[in-house]
Amino acid sequence: MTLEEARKRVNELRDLIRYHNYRYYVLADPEISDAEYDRLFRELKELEERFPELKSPDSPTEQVGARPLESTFRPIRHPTRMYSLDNAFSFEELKAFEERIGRALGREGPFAYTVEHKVDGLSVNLYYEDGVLVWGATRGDGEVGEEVTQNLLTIPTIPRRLKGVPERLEVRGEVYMPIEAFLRLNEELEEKGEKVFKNPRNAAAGSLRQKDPRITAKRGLRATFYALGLGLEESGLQTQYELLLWLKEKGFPVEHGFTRALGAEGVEEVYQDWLKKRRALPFEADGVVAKLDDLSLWRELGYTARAPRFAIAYKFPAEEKETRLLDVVFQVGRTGRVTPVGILEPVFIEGSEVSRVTLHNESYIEELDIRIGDWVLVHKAGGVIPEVIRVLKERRTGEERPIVWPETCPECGFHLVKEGKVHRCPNPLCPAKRFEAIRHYASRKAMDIQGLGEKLIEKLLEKGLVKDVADLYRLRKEDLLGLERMGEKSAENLLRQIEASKHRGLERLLYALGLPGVGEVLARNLAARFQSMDRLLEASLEELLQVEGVGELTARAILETLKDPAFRDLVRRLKEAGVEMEAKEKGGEALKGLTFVITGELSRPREEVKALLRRLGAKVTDSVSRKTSYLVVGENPGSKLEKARSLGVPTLTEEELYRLLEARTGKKVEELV
Ligand SMILES: NC(=O)c1ccc[n+]([C@@H]2O[C@H](COP(=O)([O-])OP(=O)(O)OC[C@H]3O[C@@H](n4cnc5c(N)ncnc54)[C@H](O)[C@@H]3O)[C@@H](O)[C@H]2O)c1
Ligand SMILES: [Zn+2]
Repeated sequence: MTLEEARKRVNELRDLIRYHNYRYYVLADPEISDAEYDRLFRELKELEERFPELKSPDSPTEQVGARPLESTFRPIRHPTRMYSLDNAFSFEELKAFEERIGRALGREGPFAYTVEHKVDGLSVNLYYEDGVLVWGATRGDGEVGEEVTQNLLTIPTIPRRLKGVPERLEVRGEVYMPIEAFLRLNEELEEKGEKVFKNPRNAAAGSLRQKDPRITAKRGLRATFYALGLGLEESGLQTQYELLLWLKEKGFPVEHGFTRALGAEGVEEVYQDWLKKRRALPFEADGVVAKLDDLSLWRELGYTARAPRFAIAYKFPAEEKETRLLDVVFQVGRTGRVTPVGILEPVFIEGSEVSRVTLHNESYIEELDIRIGDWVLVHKAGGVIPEVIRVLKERRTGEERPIVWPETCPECGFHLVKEGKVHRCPNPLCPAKRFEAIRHYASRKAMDIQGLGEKLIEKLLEKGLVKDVADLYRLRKEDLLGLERMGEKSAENLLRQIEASKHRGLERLLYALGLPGVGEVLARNLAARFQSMDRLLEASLEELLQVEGVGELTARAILETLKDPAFRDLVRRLKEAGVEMEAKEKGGEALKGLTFVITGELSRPREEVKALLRRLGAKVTDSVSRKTSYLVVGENPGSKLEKARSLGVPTLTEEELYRLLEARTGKKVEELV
């Protein structure tokens, strides 16, 4: 490549990257995948290395994010600069990073690191003066961000006041949307026929940058913190590991997981381990971040224009494959909503075959402009959910066919109704609704009726043996033996499973019944708040809105279902069949509003007591402050006791604590744990 050719490509790349930065950072609506973006970025970086004369301070490789748009929010200058991170995509690159450090420090590795999850959200900066939160802002271009204090304050775990911290303090972290909240939000948007978010990061960015904080509040955002700006020197902290513990102690949520590792090899081990466990995380992580543990080395190494030299983001693989959309089938869900599902020519992505992909709703199809026969680029969002990134329009032949919505329900033939962009089967007895309802009810996280698979459900419906989930409890062995391939043993097994499902508790039942918008977490919150089905059936809109995670839309939809005579009848029949309608986790929110700290040894494991207090709605923290309601004092208490005394925080012995619990819940501690 000649210099001239390189110059041309460099300019092209810079233009492209600036455009995608704008879509991503400013509009929170990217057109290409992160992996594609990373490839462009990398190509540019490599060209600039090869042709240093093309380097320029206004290249995206020398910049952080993008300068925010004027007029939406108040611009705010960060007292100290915020940075991005350099990436590594392989163990080799990780080793190269460690060698670079070694050279810069004139010292041999291996070095000690703190390794953290790289949470895929957006970074924010909180500014405190004399321990009082003054403002919070997005990173923006690292120098100037957007002030989003009111929106940040809708995240309940962000502390407003701090004790014992440097006079001027910047605390940095990530605002993110948990995967469950993300799926729920998209489901709501799908239901309304609106545009869905492509991934949790964009959903988080879109939600934090709402003009109306009340909307932000309903989106279930969370935050986790990992760095200090101003105040780092004064804090006297020596290592990143200590820093994270310090943040925790000061009351900041540190939810992203962290551990220590030695050398690139050690980091690699953590990386491989976390990669395996990635799916179990409640948030989307796009890699791990390794930071030199020793903060004094940070000062020696410093920063490039874009990123610190002492840290690296080691990204998880993000495979993308090209394949074809062979067909679109239409599925009717439990609510009667028709969802288009793309049938793909099967491809192997990150360890499993992908052959189906949701196309959400009409808005989504219009926006993607996807047609049957199209070549598409597919990946797994967060390593889990198959998703079309883009249609490869340049490969169209003219043979592609537009997707046509059916006029009638593919399951029952009823004429579909269209509400805005949503197609719905209005037939209350539509078998799809029944099939889906039973399948969901029996699924593992719901009532966990093993052996009641899809085939069997179909047969039971076909033979008219069940019409809804309550009928499951009326099945007799004779009924089952009449079905093909059902032996004595499996029939008995199934009946035993069905019997066992009666005792899963209200939490699982609420999830199993598929109340609108109610996933596992909401089901648990509802059960904790109302304790019994009877109480829930009487709930008012206001009461529902008080439940954590319930927004206006969900509350109204739940209420409508609760009042629905068909739903009430179903509940009545389940109850008659002996299905438990009480919460397993007893006590509800008996301790809501109280904050506990524990010191010394208790007769029960401390973790058990903490978990119990939390379940009852209390907060349990590690350090005593004026906000502490009670310090629980066990054997051999530590310095927290003196602190409590000096602040006038009341103390409880273990016994007194249990008496308080009994008074508030009407139950003895043995019944509660
Ligand atoms: N698809 C697109 O069009 C598009 C456009 C622009 C950027 N992007 C994506 O964004 C990336 C660049 O964005 P970026 O500059 O915001 O940086 P980044 O996401 O690559 O990494 C830096 C950021 O990681 C975050 N982070 C999460 N956990 C952290 C932890 N434990 N410690 C420290 N930091 C942590 C911080 O917010 C930090 O600013 C690209 O690599 C690409 O993946 C995509
Ligand atoms: Zn139908």
